[in-house]
Amino acid sequence: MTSKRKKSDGTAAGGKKKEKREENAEISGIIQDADIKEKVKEAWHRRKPFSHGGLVLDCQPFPHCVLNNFIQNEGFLENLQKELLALNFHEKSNDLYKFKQSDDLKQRKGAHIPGLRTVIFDQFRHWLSDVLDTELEPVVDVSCAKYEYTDVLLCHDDELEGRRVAFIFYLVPPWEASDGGTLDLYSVDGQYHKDTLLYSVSLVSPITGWMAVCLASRGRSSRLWLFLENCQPKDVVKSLVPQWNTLIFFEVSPVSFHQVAEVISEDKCRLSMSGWFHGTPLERPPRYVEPAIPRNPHLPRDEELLLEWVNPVYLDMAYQAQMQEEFEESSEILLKNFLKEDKFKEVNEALKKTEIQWTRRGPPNKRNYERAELQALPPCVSTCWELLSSEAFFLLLSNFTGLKLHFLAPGSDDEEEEEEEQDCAAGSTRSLEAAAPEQQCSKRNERKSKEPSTPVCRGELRRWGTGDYTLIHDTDLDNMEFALDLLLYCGCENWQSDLGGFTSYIASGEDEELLTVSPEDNALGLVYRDKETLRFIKHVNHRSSQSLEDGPVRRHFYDFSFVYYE
Ligand SMILES: O=C(O)CCC(=O)C(=O)O
Ligand SMILES: [Fe+2]
Repeated sequence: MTSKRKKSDGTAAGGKKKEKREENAEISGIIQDADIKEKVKEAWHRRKPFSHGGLVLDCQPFPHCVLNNFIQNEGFLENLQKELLALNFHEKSNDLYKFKQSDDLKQRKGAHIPGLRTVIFDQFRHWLSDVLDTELEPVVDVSCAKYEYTDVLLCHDDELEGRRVAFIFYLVPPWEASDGGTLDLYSVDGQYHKDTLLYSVSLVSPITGWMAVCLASRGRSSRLWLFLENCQPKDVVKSLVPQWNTLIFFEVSPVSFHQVAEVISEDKCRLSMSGWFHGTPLERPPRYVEPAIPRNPHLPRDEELLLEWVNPVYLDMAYQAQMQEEFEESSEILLKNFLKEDKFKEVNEALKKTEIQWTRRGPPNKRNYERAELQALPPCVSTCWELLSSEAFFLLLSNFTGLKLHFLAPGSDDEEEEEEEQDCAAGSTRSLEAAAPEQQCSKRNERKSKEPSTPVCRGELRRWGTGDYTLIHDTDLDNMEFALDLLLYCGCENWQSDLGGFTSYIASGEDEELLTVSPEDNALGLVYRDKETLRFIKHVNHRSSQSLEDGPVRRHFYDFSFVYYE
């Protein structure tokens, strides 16, 4: 400590100028106790619970440990908190999260940040390395996060390049579960069991169940994996309330699914320093790929249905030609007041009826929303569904977009191809594409060379309320091809984008937003996308269920979400 003290002229004892005097943090006595370390180690390897003083180890749903009073000197912590709050924070927002993150803390100077870094990545890392009986590299991987009202980090497993153990150190005011912001741990489908050598998921589902046995050698130990299910997250089975001066750590593994629940408190700030210890990662089973969603050709319904349901403005041929031109330019169009007013009202009312059976769709690392069971829809909702699936509608969409969604639609004759080639030469765009124009043209050529196929669609009627979302994931084959997305919204009175629920289109591998479609009553959105363009629906936050004068309300909006393929 003395060697780090500055002289009164602001020069460090060694004569080197320092910005600020570095202070040492003293780690909890429990971590310094060799006897307890042995007990924790034994419990960890046997996957048994253990607790002593402020240390609680639990292995359900996956191994994690809570260490209260991690730092002994209180004065240090208050100053650390001040130092952290004075950092530059950046608003981070994408499909998975919304929170504020500091600049990188790896090299950060200051009086207290380096002190905590040293404790975590030196003293504590050695302790942890002994407990887990594995080498943890001295790589420093840490940042500071601030979660405030409506901030959230949705379900994920933390698996990334060499991460072995995740840790979070909390500097929060007195916190209750009702403030939100809990660290929630998920169970997985099937039971996960591991002793020193074995991963075993022991439930077999007759449909999705499968088995793989993998013998892998890793250093001294060999591991046997036996997994009979898909290792997908299921339910939150444990919620840890953040507490001042508490460090939580858990093993990063194929089943370490967790989330930071949305912060509900309007005035508290959930401040934390978090990061990872790196080491040889645990082997992971092949990623689970969901079965493809069935697609269907159009239903044999003629234009009677269009005349009955669609705002006549959109049936005017001259107007359709104009729309098509616009669509070919931008690959997207929003058609307001799409349904006839009386039809829209009827559907809007019917959707709020309880007779519709809504089923929640997961898994939570991919999506969380409700979908209507089609068997018991009110008649007008059912007819609206038929409209969007009808032959006449496929042809209408062809007219709106220039896509060949019906055999009567132009698109594959020589003239069209010639035109397309000219377009390619001129570099014009026809789909909402993330790729460069040259690549877009080669993709189009790729499509043209395919056999003519029957246009198909798939659809869902969805209900969106507080806590709902979809996430982008790398096994989402259904969203990685040329397709026309349709969204028709209901029940969105006064819905604003700060509630979430909007559809965001992004270029694969980037956070940059290409387009946002916001819920708006009776608006029909059409977007043509390519395989590099991904979409998600932003987490619907707690603002959507704020109390009104006459009591709390849980608001919902609805959408018919269809995807059409040429
Ligand atoms: O802050 C927490 O409790 C967890 C943070 C987390 O999961 C992460 O940053 O990956
Ligand atoms: Fe995480």
